[in-house]
Amino acid sequence: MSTVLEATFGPRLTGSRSGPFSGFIGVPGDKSMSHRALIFGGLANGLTRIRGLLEGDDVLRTADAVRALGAQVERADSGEWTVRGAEWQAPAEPIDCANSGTGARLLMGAVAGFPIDVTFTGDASLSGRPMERVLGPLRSMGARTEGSTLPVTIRGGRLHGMHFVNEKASAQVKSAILLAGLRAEGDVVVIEPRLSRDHTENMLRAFGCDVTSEDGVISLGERRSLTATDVAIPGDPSSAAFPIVASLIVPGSQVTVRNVMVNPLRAGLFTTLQEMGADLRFVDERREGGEPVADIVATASALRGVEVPASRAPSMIDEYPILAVAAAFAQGRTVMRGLSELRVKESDRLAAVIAGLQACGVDAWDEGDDLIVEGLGGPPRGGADVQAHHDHRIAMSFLVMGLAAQKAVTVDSADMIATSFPDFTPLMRSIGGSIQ
Ligand SMILES: O=C(O)C1=C[C@@H](OP(=O)(O)O)[C@@H](O)[C@H](O)C1
Ligand SMILES: C=C(OP(=O)(O)O)C(=O)O
Repeated sequence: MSTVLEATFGPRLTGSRSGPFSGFIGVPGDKSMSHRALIFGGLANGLTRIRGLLEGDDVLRTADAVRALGAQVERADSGEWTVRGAEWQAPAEPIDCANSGTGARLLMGAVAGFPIDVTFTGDASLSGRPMERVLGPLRSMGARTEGSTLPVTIRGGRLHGMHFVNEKASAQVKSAILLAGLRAEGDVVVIEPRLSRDHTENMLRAFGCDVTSEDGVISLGERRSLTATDVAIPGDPSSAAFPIVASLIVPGSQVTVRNVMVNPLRAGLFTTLQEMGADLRFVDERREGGEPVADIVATASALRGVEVPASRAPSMIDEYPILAVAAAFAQGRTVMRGLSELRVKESDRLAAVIAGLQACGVDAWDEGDDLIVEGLGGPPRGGADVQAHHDHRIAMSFLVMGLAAQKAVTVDSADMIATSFPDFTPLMRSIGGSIQ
């Protein structure tokens, strides 16, 4: 990671017992929607205006990629981004998606329908993540591909339709197929036994594309061209999760996180926390950018262990590390089922969470794809040096652990927090958190 980011975030950060937390905060724009707004804008006819774009490293890489593919992408001093779409051209250099699985996989789908060759690269973490889940379907649609992990080259061209069953409930795979399908001939249908986040479908409709979605069957219709539109991106629930859990586990806290996207296909963590006894209130529920939005008031609560069914995993896949921290403070055992996908994120998150919890004095283990955490009914010992494996969500989760545990917790690699939540440290400090 660059020395600039290390200077800003420090490779090592320590969270120390603090609070009670209080205040009214907003979190940056949703990462999933931010990638999509840039990519769809880059494909659309006309000028797309984006408010609330997440300016995290992952999304900035997608902005660079869309620009390198021929669209005009600009940021005004007001913070508004504009994208003027274009017929995509082969970029002069490989596209470097750095740490971002979403950027890489969605862009692979989007380029596949153009008669161009595009090579994708990434950092060490992304280069170890599986790409065949996207490349296989793209080949079935007629694209040619080289490599099964990065670097990967897509040789795009004339595509045909396909029916695909999304067994892994991966929104990235679904989105890659739908994006390739925009320029394919014939039916493009994705069948989802378990629903994955639907921002692609929602936003494609906002760009004027025909997409139907019924009982887990998503189909592109006749009209597949995109027309520029204005997109307002609400706050990212995956980022809101950190101040919310911090407020629940530190006695006397109450924090309001404003303007959080609460799409039910992203809200599994909130449902689970409520089942654990969390006092979470959703205030002023409304719609923004085509998505449901609310202000969330989190008040410190005595939590109890629960069983989280595998069927809920797609709606909270990025939130298990912070849920595992909450579970450590809860009374009794929490069992989280069906987490095989956690092994192929920015790190093996199942292994990283278990090692971090154990280092903090919490009993935690895996049984097959299930994660079990033995809650202590109060603050764990902490006092550990936790390896974050350059994974932003592991780093933020264990810093929250440090804010509430008996002794401080240090994470060894906090640099990657910049990929999804560049304001994490100042925001946590603004509600009373001690992070050095
Ligand atoms: O489509 C998206 O924006 C995302 C989908 C999820 O990945 P999978 O599609 O691999 O489940 C999630 O983990 C990622 O952070 C964002
Ligand atoms: C898994 C994540 O992102 P991506 O797949 O885009 O790298 C994440 O943000 O937790």
